Amino acid sequence: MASEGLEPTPEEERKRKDVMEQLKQIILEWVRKVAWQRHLPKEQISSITATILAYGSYGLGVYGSNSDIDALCVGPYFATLEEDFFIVLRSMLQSRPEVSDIHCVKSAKVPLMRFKLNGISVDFPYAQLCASSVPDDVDLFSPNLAVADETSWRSLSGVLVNKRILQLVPHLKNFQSMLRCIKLWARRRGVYSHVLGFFGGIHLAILAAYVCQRLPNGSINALVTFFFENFSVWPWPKPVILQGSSIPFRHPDGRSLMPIMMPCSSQFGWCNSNITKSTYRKIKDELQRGYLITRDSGRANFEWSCLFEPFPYTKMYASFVRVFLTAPDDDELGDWVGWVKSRFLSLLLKLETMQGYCDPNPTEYVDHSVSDPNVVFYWGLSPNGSNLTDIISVKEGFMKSVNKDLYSDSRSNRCKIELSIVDSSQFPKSLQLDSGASKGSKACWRIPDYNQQHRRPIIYSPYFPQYFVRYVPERREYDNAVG
Ligand SMILES: Nc1ncnc2c1ncn2[C@@H]1O[C@H](COP(=O)(O)OP(=O)(O)OP(=O)(O)O)[C@@H](O)[C@H]1O
Ligand SMILES: [Mg+2]
Ligand SMILES: [Mg+2]
Repeated sequence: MASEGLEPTPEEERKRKDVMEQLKQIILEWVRKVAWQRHLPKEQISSITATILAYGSYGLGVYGSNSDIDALCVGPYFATLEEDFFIVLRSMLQSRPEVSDIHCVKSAKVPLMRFKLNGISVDFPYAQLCASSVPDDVDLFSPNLAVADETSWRSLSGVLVNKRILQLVPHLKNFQSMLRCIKLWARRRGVYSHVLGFFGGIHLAILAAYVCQRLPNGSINALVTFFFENFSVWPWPKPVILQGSSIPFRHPDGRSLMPIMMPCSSQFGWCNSNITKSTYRKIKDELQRGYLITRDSGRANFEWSCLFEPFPYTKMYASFVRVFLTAPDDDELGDWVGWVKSRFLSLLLKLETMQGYCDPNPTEYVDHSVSDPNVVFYWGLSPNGSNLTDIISVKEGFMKSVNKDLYSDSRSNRCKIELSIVDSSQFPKSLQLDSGASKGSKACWRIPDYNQQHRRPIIYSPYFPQYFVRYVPERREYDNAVG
């Protein structure tokens, strides 16, 4: 775990604590300013507080050195989301030199601000309580908790679910270490990405907590081994439910291929998931592979490293869908990639219908032979699928869906998307190697760092790039040929 950099250094920990502390000061200043603007009595204003609560991987204590911070801002009845949070607080943040790259994501189910504070990426949603002040030790599980609206409930759910998971696991340190390992496995094997139909952090956290409950005294090795033993034969769609969860009124919707239950009140029910037929198959295959490897984990000379070997995409697939995105600067590229990714599921479903199978590699690559800031995706296609002509029609449909709701016309002029098919038989033979094998060649492809949140899988960088390096010119010609 140490050699993979899975645990943050004391310096990184301190940096994050400082960020939380600074944020706390900013929102105290903010809530008092809003109280003043609302003409609340002067003698009350100085005692009014709002608070921030960590959730996500930071709240669970499983963040890595490049992880973002997920922090919920909880404010009183007079501080609104639309005006006070997205306008007043945003402009306060904007005026501070330590804050950069602020984006407001207003239309999401959980609306939030995303920014960097001292270089660390922060996801910052808001929940409004029907209270005149919100103390740091606010009891979110209190039956008397009055929440302003449905959006605030949704925003609170991340914190509630996290707190409940932490209450339900028998041995916190083991749970954290084991979850770090499982997340590394999922990233390396290409099954960690909620938007692309794989697991998200919350799904893996609940699966890990389930295993910890079954083996309360298990070592980390035993827990990881049991994870694969258990979930490789799990009779999906039987739902995964933690012991001690409050059972929801609703059953899983029947469409969910791998239902995982939130361990909280029935209100939150089931973990959202985008798992499709293809991603279901890939996840099952990877769990099975994990089981076959780890069943020998008791042997003296057992090597854990093979569990975490990167998925060998070029060995596995005959051709790839290549999605190439460019923008004039890094900031706009971050937004552009986020926008296109929010449309990816429809592309995946179409490809799946036509090809039978598609494996959307979540890793984002950068083509350094292109001068504009860019991100490239390569999705594996099944060799038995339909021919390429059919896929070109998919391209047209996807372009329409990307351009349709584009919220700014000028953006479609500045930001570009290319979709093409790359046939792996056209890769130079010498480069058709297992992803870890060709060490030392010059890496022209690497993971982008336009947004710290996407920087996490930097661990992939030594592995994937090489066989695309010298392929660039051939691929261009090929792209032109297939349009
Ligand atoms: N599909 C989902 N359903 C329910 N809650 C979700 C979902 N996706 C995210 N969340 C909430 O948002 C939190 C933060 O999500 P995020 O994607 O940042 O994952 P994370 O657990 O922090 O892992 P990472 O280390 O990758 O950031 C989750 O812990 C969860 O509470
Ligand atoms: Mg996170
Ligand atoms: Mg986040």
